[in-house]
Amino acid sequence: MTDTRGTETPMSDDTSRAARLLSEHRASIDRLDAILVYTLGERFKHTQAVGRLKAEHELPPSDPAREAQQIARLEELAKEADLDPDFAKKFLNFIIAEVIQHHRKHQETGS
Ligand SMILES: O=C(O)C(=O)C[C@]1(C(=O)O)C=C[C@@H](O)C=C1
Repeated sequence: MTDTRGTETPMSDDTSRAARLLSEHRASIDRLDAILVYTLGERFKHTQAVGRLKAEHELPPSDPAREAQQIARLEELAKEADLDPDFAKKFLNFIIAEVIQHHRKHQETGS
């Protein structure tokens, strides 16, 4: 293992156990990050289709009533999943804001 100055130091059993645990957690984090990215990619495919539909039918880019339902549902899911509901709300709002920008572009370009 390397210390804070990057010097190689011999590992105690405790340190090598910690290093193994750290690398196992990081492997899980990498797998979960990949799931998040692929899941977001799938979500954006659907929202791009929704954006085209909305542009074709001259529907408004945002639907605040639908968003309120989504936020309420996600807050409940977050509680069940031991995730901070405020964080879940901020995360969904962040994604939806991006989707609304995409919808606006569909309407500007008419496609
Ligand atoms: O469901 C819609 O109408 C969408 O445009 C999708 C979506 C979303 O990303 O979930 C985005 C904008 C709306 O305000 C509500 C929801």
